[in-house]
Amino acid sequence: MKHLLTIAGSDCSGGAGIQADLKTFSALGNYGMSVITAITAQNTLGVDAVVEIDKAMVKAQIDAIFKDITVDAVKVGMVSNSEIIQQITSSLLEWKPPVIVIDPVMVSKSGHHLLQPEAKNALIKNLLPIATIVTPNIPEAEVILDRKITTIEAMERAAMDIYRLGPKSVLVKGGHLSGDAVDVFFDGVVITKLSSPRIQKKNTHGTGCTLSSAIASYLASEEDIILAISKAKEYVTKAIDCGLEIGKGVGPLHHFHPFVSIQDKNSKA
Ligand SMILES: Nc1ncnc2c1ncn2[C@@H]1O[C@H](COP(=O)(O)OP(=O)(O)OP(=O)(O)O)[C@@H](O)[C@H]1O
Ligand SMILES: Cc1ncc(CO)c(N)n1
Repeated sequence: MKHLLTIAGSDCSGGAGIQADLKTFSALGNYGMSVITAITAQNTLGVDAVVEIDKAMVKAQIDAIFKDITVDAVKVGMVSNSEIIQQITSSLLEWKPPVIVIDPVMVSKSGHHLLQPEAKNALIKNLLPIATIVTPNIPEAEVILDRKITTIEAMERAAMDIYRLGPKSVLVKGGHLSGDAVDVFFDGVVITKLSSPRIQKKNTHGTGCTLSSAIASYLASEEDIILAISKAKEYVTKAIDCGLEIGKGVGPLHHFHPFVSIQDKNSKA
């Protein structure tokens, strides 16, 4: 069992953020821990309110964990503002976890800002260079590079250009295009495309959080990064396929234990 830490925002409705991350860690057989950067009041319809946590409290949470417990991998999600970004960066540089997955969360599916627009440069300058892998979706890659991305070829160019900003590797996620769900990975040498059939289901709240947490989980024990991403994509695909009809809007994914078959889960849902 590996020890996984998520540094992210809380989603009280349980579909995204810290809650999705902890569910993913557990489903994949790991011990999950959390550092909360912001509390959001949100549900399947959208985000109603956000309160950011003071950077001193973010530091205190990180220190409390690292001075006591071994951390095998960290996933960073919603970071809200540049003070929190600077704190997370200096804390992770101090404690040096072996794996850092950065999910550069910017805007919720419903269109609410989860990163203050003026914090974009702090994210690029501070957090991207310490990432083992950074996992932008297409709108996030567009903001980072300040240009439109509408094709898989453009995703490939984006992965290469984001790599130049300092992370060890980049996964540009294709959930926002149409056709098969194709993600593009670049490790500084080779482009690898990971494709899965697009599942025509509406309950996809938390896909990005789930994928990055699953990547962190697999990277904690798997050295082959492409294998880790492939397994994580397989996990998120199954979790979308089992998405739950909870709430009045875009429902959450279902985090199943890998030893329980999807059919069993569907019959229980
Ligand atoms: N309908 C779908 N069917 C299959 N795979 C999907 C679908 N939608 C997204 N994915 C996959 O889910 C993963 C997350 O990608 P996505 O682009 O949705 O992330 P995201 O936009 O960051 O998520 P979020 O909206 O939760 O922030 C990727 O591997 C993507 O290919
Ligand atoms: C707290 C939180 N993190 C990430 C997302 C993903 O968009 C969300 N909706 N809420």
